[in-house]
Amino acid sequence: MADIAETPLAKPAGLTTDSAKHHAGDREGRNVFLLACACAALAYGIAWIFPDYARLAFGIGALVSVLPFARTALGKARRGSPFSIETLVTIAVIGALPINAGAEAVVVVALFSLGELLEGFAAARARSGLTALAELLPSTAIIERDGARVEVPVATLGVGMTILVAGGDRIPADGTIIDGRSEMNEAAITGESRPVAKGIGDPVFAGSINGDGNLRISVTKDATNSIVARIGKLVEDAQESTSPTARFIDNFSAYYTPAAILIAALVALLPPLLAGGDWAVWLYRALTVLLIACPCALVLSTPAAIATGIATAARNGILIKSGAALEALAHIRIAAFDKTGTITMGHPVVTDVVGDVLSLAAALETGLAHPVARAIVAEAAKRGIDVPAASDVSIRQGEGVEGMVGTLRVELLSPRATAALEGAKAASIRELEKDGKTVAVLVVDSTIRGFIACRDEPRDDAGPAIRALAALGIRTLMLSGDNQRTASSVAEPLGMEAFGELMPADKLERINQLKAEQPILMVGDGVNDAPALATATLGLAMGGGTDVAIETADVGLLKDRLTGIPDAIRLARKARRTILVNIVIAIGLKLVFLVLAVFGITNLWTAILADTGATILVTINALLLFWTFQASPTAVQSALRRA
Ligand SMILES: Nc1ncnc2c1ncn2[C@@H]1O[C@H](COP(=O)(O)OP(=O)(O)OP(=O)(O)O)[C@@H](O)[C@H]1O
Ligand SMILES: [Zn+2]
Repeated sequence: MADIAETPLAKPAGLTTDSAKHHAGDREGRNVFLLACACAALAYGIAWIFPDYARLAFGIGALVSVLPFARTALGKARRGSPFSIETLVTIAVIGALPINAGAEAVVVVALFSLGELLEGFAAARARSGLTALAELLPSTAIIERDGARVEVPVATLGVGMTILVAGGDRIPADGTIIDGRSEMNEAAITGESRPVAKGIGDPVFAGSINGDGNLRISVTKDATNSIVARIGKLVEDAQESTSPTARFIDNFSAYYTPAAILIAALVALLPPLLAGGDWAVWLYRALTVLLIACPCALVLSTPAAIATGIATAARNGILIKSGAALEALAHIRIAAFDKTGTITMGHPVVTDVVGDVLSLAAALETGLAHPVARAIVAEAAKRGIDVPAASDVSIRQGEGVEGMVGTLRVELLSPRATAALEGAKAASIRELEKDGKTVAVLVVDSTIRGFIACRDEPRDDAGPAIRALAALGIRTLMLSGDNQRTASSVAEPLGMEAFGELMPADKLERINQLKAEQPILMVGDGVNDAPALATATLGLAMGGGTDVAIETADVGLLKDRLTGIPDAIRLARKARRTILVNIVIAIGLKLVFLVLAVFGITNLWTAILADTGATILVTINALLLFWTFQASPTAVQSALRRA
């Protein structure tokens, strides 16, 4: 760990401090445990050799070993939580002395500190899904200075510096390749281990593994802003965020613990006062009740599952931004998708040109970002057509473009927006649209000159993803600005409903309508559909490790693969089941032992074992999520499986 201390910025800052914190906690927990064991051993030894001093030895042993917990209890009480488990243990140990239960008290403290130690270890495990990610980052980079190669700490790298990465090494910083080509394993960021080919001009990300090529890279982000560092920070914040269930349980514990103390007091007082019970017997039972009453398993039940769920998701390339988003994801009943770039590739290709329209159309579309515009400009270039310059070009939102080419007034519009479109032309356009093509009609000085059709193919993974969502009982639908016929012919073969001809405001209205019925997830590329993502119950941005997937939306997919959506929902549902099971374990075990304690069947040892046991059980149950979750196979994997 020494190298972290020397170059604190070399690794994602949050992760470093977090693991450092846990290590300090581990060490302290271990010391407290060793002290408790030593006290117990000494007390039992003295009691065995000098039976007359047994009571004194156990009493002193118990008091000394409980001291660290008493101190913690005091600290917590000062910070406003007087009913901590440490308080309960301290009261129980002190209370045990007058009733001659010191021998048990020393063992209780030893068991309790062992439990704390194990629990700290398990909790760290649950959170550390991503520390592995931090360890992937090299702490130094090679730069060229005055013609010589110099090794410098990654923290000192700045934007614009040039670094050299040899074949097989890890990339130390986000940047752009300026020389060389190679294959990149980006599993650290996207969870996808299939290598990606990269050449000059392509972006590379810190933490990925360089293939065979030697690369010269221009740094584009300093260490703290690299994608991997920001993912680490987001995941950590998400793990610490509360969810509705966690909040409910916190509120519940605020009443539960004082109530438990009250019950313990009644157990100690009422039977002796009202029924002439033995004071020592009932005080002992009350102390047992007190230990059993500790709510720590319950308090941990939800956060442990959420932290594990979020870490598991991150390992599979799914970035879930908060505990609340994880819980909401489990309740989603409808998934709505944007069409272009989400269900389709986002790169339409011209398929039909009717009439001499390409050069005028390309004139209007030159420089526009709309996928249809790019398709038309690319087609004109491919055919070597001269494209004249256009002036006064303006976009007609959701309809097309218009402008002047020379002295001609030219419009390029969707059929729906085109006036006086009828007869044979209208019929052949309808046919093209039924093939899933988008048609743009060229109008010159109010006369229809002809039209261009282009087609945007569905992504390979759209079919598997939609089928997987249907299998989860989720209604899928596509929202599109395109013609209804075009939208339907893309969506229906995939098994989705299609809503076409939606202007941006219509999309929001439709989402609001659907949201009123059932929780809805909106899936988009995050670029021009941010309002839709924000309007839905939950927004999910595709984006494959880009800033967009990381910054926008409640959930981001780092792997640009639609099957990540059913994976995310499956994981969220599993996490919710884990939470429920944890709550049942935590409350169930306590109830059983509470009854046993009142009837005097358990003792202080089993009480503390039950408490620590429940805490460890909940944590292990949460970790099962991490160990057992399987993301859906990649296209390559399923092809291999079929073969
Ligand atoms: N630059 C353009 N050139 C030609 N047609 C266009 C242009 N811009 C918009 N259109 C037409 O208007 C329709 C709606 O456009 P809009 O941008 O609102 O939706 P979209 O983003 O293409 O569709 P989706 O919602 O499916 O992604 C398009 O389907 C197309 O027919
Ligand atoms: Zn406890």
